Amino acid sequence: MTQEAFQEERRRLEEASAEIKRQLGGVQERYYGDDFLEQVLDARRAEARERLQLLESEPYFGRLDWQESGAAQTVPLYIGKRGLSRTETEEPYIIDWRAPVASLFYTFTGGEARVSYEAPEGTLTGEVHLKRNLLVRGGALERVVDSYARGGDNLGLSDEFLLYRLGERKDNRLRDIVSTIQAEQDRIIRAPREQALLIQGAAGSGKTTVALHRLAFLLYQYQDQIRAERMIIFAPNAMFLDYISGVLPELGVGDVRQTTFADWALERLGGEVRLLDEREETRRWFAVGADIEAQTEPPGRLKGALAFRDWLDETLRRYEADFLPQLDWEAWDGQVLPHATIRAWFETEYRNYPLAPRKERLLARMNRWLEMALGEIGDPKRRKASAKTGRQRLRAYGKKLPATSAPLVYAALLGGKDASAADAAAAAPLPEQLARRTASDAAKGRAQREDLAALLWIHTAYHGRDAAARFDHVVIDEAQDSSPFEAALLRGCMHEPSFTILGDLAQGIHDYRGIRRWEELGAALGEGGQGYHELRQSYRSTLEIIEFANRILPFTATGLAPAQPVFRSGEPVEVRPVAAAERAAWIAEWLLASAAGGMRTVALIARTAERCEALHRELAAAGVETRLLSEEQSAYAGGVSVVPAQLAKGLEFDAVLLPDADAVSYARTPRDAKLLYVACTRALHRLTLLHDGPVTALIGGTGEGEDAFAER
Ligand SMILES: Nc1ncnc2c1ncn2[C@@H]1O[C@H](COP(=O)(O)OP(=O)(O)OP(=O)(O)O)[C@@H](O)[C@H]1O
Repeated sequence: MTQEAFQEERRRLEEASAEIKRQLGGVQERYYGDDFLEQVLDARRAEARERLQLLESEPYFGRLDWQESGAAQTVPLYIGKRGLSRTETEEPYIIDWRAPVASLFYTFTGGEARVSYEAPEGTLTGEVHLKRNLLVRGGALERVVDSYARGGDNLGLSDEFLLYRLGERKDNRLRDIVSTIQAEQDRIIRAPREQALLIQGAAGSGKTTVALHRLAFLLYQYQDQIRAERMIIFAPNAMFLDYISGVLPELGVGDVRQTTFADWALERLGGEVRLLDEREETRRWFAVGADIEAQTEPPGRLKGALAFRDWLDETLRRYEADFLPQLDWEAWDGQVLPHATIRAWFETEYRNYPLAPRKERLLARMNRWLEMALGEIGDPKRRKASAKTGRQRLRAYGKKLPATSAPLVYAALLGGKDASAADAAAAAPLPEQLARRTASDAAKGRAQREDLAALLWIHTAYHGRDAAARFDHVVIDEAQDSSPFEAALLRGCMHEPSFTILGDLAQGIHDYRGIRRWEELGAALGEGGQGYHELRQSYRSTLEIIEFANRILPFTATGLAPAQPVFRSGEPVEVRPVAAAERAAWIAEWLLASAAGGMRTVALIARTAERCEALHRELAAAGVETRLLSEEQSAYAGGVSVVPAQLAKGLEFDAVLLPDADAVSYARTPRDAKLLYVACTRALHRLTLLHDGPVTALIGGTGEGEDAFAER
């Protein structure tokens, strides 16, 4: 980078800072009164203040010199996280990264003579003369990197800035990537809204990051059609949610709900259902040597299948058809409301209501009929006696009607005692014992996580949909853990399919309830546009770590292609035999060396929660302080963590050590391969594996490139 270019950018930055300061001065006024119009203006000023303050410390990150076809002039476009226009002329001064023209900054790779982008007025074509990355921090220019200069030597320049960003040490939060979004990521971020986008992405390919940027883009692009409050992100657990929580506010997006499917579903069920403690179950699934591969369709897969939903639909229809007792209702002797009338009210008049309000309306109507009949009795004594009997009998009639609360209906469908319900239960696509256990839990208002889709399906069918279950756009992250039934349920929460669904089958460690092929989710989303993308480039880890993890991939039996590293070379992966007795001392030293090497976030990732607890104790006894992460954790604080592989999924750390990479802890099975793959791909810069006894066969790879790691 020439000194001249740096000086030029410094001058431009001074000018930009002055402009921002000037505009900030104009929005300082605050209003605390009751006038509505003034309040609206005050809110606008607050919004502008927030935007300008952000721009003050980092006004832009890129410059693109653009000459539109037919135009005499080349215009330097400065691209930032927020847009800014000059107050007087309203001409754009800083371009929002989501604006159509900014897409050139991400898609232009240097080779093309003429390029084009889609603007609201149509396709615009032209030439790029310069593409420049600028790093401004705290208002000061730190770095200027040209990734393309027309007529210059552009070999290898495009990655320099990306590599610089990737090489930085991380703290405990996921960050935005607006300055280095890659072309394949940009295509997903800017893909049209009305479709279900399914994205299979290698570990570290930026899936979570891309999904969050896509939300910010959609809100900008379709601001008149969609609202942040009607967008939702589903992610696997509270700690992960905490980890990603900073990105959207950084991108200027508030009010998008980020939650787990379980929390959202339980809230919709309004306290009717309590979740059974899953810890025991989880421990069983992840126990060393657990033979889940043999069990082809575990309960979670059966209850998450579309076949189960279809059976529920069929059975719900029957439940509803048999809802009314086949009897006339006699309020008191001789005062009969014929069954045909009751039926007509229920099936014709109130037909447009879901079952629960329909039941309420029917009983209210019968009550009105009763009051009218009472009004016709002249003798007060007889009227009083009839009223008593009639009201009692109406209460009894109401009690005879079947339940409409989701868990009770679920229990009745799965464990029905009368003949037709028993037939239906027998036809359920669940083994009898499982159906009976589920029914008995549901009758007590208890459920497993895998029952939530069915419960919410019933709840929606019989109670209708509340406003918090209507969406303009849904993101499902780590979607390999979701079931087709869950996806179908969410599809029902919007008019047009508008999904961003991301995951990695190679990390499908919950495949006892999640999907095993993307087609399973595709089928659940039904008609309407669908797009499928694969992201293979991986940005998180060094070349050495990615190549090492790629050796595990074939053992996951997913048939996925290896991840492609960005050429960011670091230290070799270390695989080392260490006897149990020496482990704590060895790890203590490794931790010191990692801290000295500038690793800010460090994780010791063990196979199971029990192993983590034991390691945590072992290290504490040796005077080494670590933070034990468990299922209950809702915040990820950084520092040195001890974490089971299944909880580390989605997170990343500067340095990772696996204390138990032996052949027993990770056997040669797809499930163990997925766990090991998840654990290894969490590391950005340093990966170390310890084993006591023979090392796991899963890192043997395919026989090629055996020396890709250093066995010491
Ligand atoms: N274009 C990019 N520029 C800079 N950093 C990037 C880019 N894309 C991804 N990253 C970084 O790569 C890391 C991985 O991103 P992210 O966690 O979104 O990936 P993922 O595909 O969801 O990973 P996993 O499936 O392993 O959880 C993050 O540190 C992210 O900031």
